[in-house]
Amino acid sequence: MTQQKHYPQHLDLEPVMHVQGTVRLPGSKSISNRTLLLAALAEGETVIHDLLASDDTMVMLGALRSLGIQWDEIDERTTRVHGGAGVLPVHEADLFMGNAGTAIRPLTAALAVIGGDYKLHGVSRMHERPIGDLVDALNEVGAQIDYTGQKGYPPLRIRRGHIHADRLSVRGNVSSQFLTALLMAAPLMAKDHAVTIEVVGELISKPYIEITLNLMRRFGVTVEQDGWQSFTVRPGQRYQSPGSIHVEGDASSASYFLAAGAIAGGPVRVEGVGRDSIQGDVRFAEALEQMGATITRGDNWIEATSNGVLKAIDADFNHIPDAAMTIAVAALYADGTSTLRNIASWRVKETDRLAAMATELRKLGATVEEGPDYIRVTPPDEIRAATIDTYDDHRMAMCFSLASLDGKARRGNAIRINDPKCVAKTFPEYFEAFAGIATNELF
Ligand SMILES: O=C(O)C1=C[C@@H](OP(=O)(O)O)[C@@H](O)[C@H](O)C1
Ligand SMILES: C=C(OP(=O)(O)O)C(=O)O
Repeated sequence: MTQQKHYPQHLDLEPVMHVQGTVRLPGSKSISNRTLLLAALAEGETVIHDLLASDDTMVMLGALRSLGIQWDEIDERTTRVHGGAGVLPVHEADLFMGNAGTAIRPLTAALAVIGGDYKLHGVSRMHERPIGDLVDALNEVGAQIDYTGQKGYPPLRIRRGHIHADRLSVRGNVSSQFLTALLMAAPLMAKDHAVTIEVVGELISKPYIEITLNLMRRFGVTVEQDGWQSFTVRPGQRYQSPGSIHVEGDASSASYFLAAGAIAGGPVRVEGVGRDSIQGDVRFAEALEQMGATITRGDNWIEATSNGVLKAIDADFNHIPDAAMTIAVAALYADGTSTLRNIASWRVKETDRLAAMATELRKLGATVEEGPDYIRVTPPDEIRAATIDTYDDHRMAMCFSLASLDGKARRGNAIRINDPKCVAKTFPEYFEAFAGIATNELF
């Protein structure tokens, strides 16, 4: 599926004076992994068009195969999943989850509810990413999930429990993926009674819940929603294959190209997401508009053009935590200090993104204030040559490529991106696509 790419240990990006062009986006990670799991749980065969081919989808596909779910590639852009109708043929498995939150969290809930003997583990960072709120919610209704390492974190051992759930409650302030996981597993618990999931306290990253509800609906299950507090699945609903389903382009991946267009000329157009998108991260384009860029949108594309220097921004980015990283780097090109607020979840993602972002922006000459849940960036007069560490975080590698733009870095001052292969988590071809919009040679 993903071809093994041979990346160098680092990439040197020479200053790029102008960007222009069109980028066809890879499939959305969030939609791909939800679709794969729903297709596996559904009755019937699902043909998936434009599934993302990356590390995160490989771990989901690998896990499904280990669980006895059959899938095959019809061609390079088409994958067919033979649904198990709520049954997983293999009852004992050891599953490697890499660093994919969209794989381990939904699978934990589904496996705990279906029952069996499963081990779930990942890369070392995965073992530092919290999962306790989800495990607590499931164990409270009779699941049997144990920690085999540190309490509250993977690795996990899931054994067959005795689940009886008409009400579950889950905290939503660390990750929305816990609620997503319970929602997707809820129809498996709602065989002869309704299941209500209550969110305790604040819920972050809300637009991702909308993606979950939208895809569940396409697989035949409707969820009754009472604001963001409570979600009910009525009994007797089963996942049914929609036949075929198309995966939109990834709106978070779109952010790098749109920001490039907003910083360094443009127009840069991304194809695969537009007005009709179900992904919250399309709202990244609104933040660029606030910063003064011109944005135009079609049903399935978005385009960004620069209007000179960007305006500084001060905004709440809780609804688009992933794309917000791109704003932090775009802030290098703004006319003053920008503040990104309400992004505490950055600390528990691929790395501590608040700390990593502050450290790397400072290397470029920016003045940065790192708060518990915010970051404040004052741009330098001139971007310094620097070697950027990426912390095995695809988004650190992708968003720091923008520091090579617009001649704000002196000619000859290369931006070195260490360990560029980490982009394979969601966008293995990222640097080729970035080179494709640069009007001078990149590397
Ligand atoms: O559900 C999803 O597809 C995602 C939810 C978000 O995580 P949090 O809910 O942990 O913020 C986001 O950062 C992640 O990349 C994908
Ligand atoms: C937070 C991210 O990933 P995950 O799905 O592993 O949570 C991300 O892609 O930025």
